[in-house]
Amino acid sequence: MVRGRICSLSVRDVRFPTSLGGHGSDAMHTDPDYSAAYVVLETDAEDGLKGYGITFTLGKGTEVVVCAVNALAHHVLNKDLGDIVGDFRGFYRQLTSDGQLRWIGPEKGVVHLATAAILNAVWDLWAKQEGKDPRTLLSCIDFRYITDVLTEEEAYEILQKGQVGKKEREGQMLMHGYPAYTTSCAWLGYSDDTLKQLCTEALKAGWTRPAVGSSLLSLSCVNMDPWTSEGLPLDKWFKVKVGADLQDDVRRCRLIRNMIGPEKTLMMDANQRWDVPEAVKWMSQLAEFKPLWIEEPTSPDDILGHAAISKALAPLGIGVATGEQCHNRVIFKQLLQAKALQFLQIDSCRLGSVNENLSVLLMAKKFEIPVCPHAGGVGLCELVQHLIIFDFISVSASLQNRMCEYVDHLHEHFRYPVIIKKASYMPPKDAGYSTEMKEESVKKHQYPDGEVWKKLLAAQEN
Ligand SMILES: C[C@H](O)[C@@H](O)CC(=O)C(=O)O
Ligand SMILES: [Mg+2]
Repeated sequence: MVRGRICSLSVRDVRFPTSLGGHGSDAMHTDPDYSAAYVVLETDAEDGLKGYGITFTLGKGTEVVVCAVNALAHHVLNKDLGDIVGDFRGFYRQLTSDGQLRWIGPEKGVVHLATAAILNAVWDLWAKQEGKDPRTLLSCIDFRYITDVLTEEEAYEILQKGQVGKKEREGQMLMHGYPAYTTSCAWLGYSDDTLKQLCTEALKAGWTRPAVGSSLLSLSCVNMDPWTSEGLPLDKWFKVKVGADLQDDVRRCRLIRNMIGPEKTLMMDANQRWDVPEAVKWMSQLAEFKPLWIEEPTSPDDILGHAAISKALAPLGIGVATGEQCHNRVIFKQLLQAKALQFLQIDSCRLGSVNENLSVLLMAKKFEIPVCPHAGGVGLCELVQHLIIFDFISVSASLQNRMCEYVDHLHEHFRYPVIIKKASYMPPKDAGYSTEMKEESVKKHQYPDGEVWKKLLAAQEN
């Protein structure tokens, strides 16, 4: 039973000074402070349950997202949760189609990040109250703009097919978890020594995954089982940041490749640094290190550019991955239609929450493109684990060429942090969307008045 009327929405600007250690840095975002606009919804129900939602930001500008959340708040306040989720598609559309606010979107940029934060909080609250069946899930999706590739009936058929073997897959997840890869060793701002040290530690800690070969062609015909009969993963997967300086990239990729060995899987991430011809040329020079994919080689808006890069790099066995800055389901639709990506990276805080991510998971299934979510940021691992485990159990029913990103930062600030075992995400056991932060962490890191920022800002002034 869904209960309660939303009687309060608060939003706070929470920032972690990760730039001080170079954590999270890449060729375009050289000094990110992993941050979040953090929304808390309260209801008048006696259960006292609250909904927590975040959207991820890099520091400056979080105050703008906070403003956008406040601008959208009137759509949520004084609404019955039952009315919201009873017509979730309509409610999603109400937020994304606000007659005035949509002018500063629509369904993209700050206003869409704010939508994600609010809706993530709604999902957290709803998930704590009750379970969902396929028809209910579909009723949350706004199919507007995507019915040319996926209708509600087709989506229903996918979910119905996903019922077959669901129990076994649930068991598999509970036993082994969902395969993960790590980006934490090789942020661009790390020195070679740090990179070596973190890579050594990660190898020791068992960041292991099955060998899948180094070429896309071989990938597409290998039906791999990611674990040995003892339930141990087999291969090692690492992602390295590239794109700022070719000679640096060659040196760093050589270093990592030598450490992980020739058979293991390496991914590269350029974070939109290049023009299309530059991407092809640069990656041709890094091809000797056998990357499985190049991530965000160019502007996230350039669908045909991604298609051209995909075509040019296919003979080198390098795929294209993208999605972490993909505005919405429409761009994903076109990336899929244009064969512009071989690995699709959903992001739980950039798209319009679970509602829009569901539509993208279903489109990816239709196009048979593996989903490998983005999770480099604060709280993204906590959220996206729910989406990708759902994808495996109910949509894709496959682990082939799939893994979910993991970064080893800031989990200690969450009340229900992810649990990683043997390089796999173990299914979350607590009800909700794992979005609640520890109140003491929020207070300390609130910008600019939290203890951490007071000290840092005072030091900057001196
Ligand atoms: C700025 C972020 O850390 C970004 O580099 C994350 C990313 O691209 C990834 O995790 O992938
Ligand atoms: Mg990336």
